Amino acid sequence: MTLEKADVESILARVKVSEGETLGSADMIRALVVEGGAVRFVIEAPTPERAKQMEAVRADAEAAVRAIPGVTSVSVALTAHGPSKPAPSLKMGGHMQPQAGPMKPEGVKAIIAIGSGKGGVGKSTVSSNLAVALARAGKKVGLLDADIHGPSQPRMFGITKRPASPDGKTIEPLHAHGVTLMSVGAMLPEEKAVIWRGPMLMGALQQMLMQVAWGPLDVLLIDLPPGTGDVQLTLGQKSQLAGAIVVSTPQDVALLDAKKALDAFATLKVPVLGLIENMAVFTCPHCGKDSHIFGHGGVAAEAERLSLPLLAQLPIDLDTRVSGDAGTPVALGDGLMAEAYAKLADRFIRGGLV
Ligand SMILES: Nc1ncnc2c1ncn2[C@@H]1O[C@H](COP(=O)(O)OP(=O)(O)OP(=O)(O)O)[C@@H](O)[C@H]1O
Repeated sequence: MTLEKADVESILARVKVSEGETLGSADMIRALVVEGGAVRFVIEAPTPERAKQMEAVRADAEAAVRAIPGVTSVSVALTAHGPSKPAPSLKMGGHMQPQAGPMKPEGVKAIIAIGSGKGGVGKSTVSSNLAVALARAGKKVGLLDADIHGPSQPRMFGITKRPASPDGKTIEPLHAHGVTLMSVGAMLPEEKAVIWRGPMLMGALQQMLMQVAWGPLDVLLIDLPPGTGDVQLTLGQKSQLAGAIVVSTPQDVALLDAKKALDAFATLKVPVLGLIENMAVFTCPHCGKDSHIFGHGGVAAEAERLSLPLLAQLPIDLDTRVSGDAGTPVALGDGLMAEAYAKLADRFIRGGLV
């Protein structure tokens, strides 16, 4: 019998939260994914305080789903959103304000940028999963989605809320899956393309770094736009970056662009901490045969040529794509990809970078 999402939904909806209130009636289930026998979902409490009291509900929900015939694994994340807030009255963009010293938010120990030469190679996917894996390893992690032209982190973290700016000066960041998050995408309607360039963009970036109440962080990851444009230039010149990571697929054209990104970081004197090869191999779920859809070995060879570490080789993985789209990064779970990201996070921690 195939496991149907609707069946799981209706069982979850009946799990009791408090007297007269269920997960269904309180509308707390988010990002439910059913794949074969694997079930993943998020319980979203209305406030962080409420979430702290809901561990028993989380356990009940997990047990209820596990008891459904055909279920082989269950992964539940308990998160909270703050009280709903009005849209920020903050004006975004504009010329940078004079600033003493490089841009580095107070209380943030290190800033690491994640870039790519070409779009669509999985830079945002890697950023979100690395952030989640570092948070799972006990680090205080922030993620700034600086991909102004195609912000995707709100979707990858399942966030639809907008950040608040009660005083019109500081911006309160969002929180999901243990990560403190800020994105220009969260400040604008999703379908609105941002066509900022030059000064507007620099002003917006300065606001994102310096006006967001990031709080104390071990690391702030910055998901850069692809290529080598204004954002890279501003960040490289004006902020204090501990280093950058470059994500590429093994495909020649992506690699060529990755080389340009590496050159740009070298010019800006931003140390490159290593390369990540994404979509390295596809293992057929039916016959187990490996296919190198985007080529083979190119990123490893480039890393060797430049004497840079190859930090990870991540396969093409359906779960990674589906989880990203569902707002629950695959690193939250307990499969092979979650392990791969945990290993990547561990490399950063052992290397003393985070
Ligand atoms: N290892 C992977 N296996 C399968 N799908 C992946 C993998 N990495 C990324 N994807 C998928 O590829 C698509 C592009 O990924 P993503 O948005 O992370 O790329 P990007 O480099 O940040 O793109 P952009 O430049 O547009 O921001 C997404 O649908 C994502 O889910």
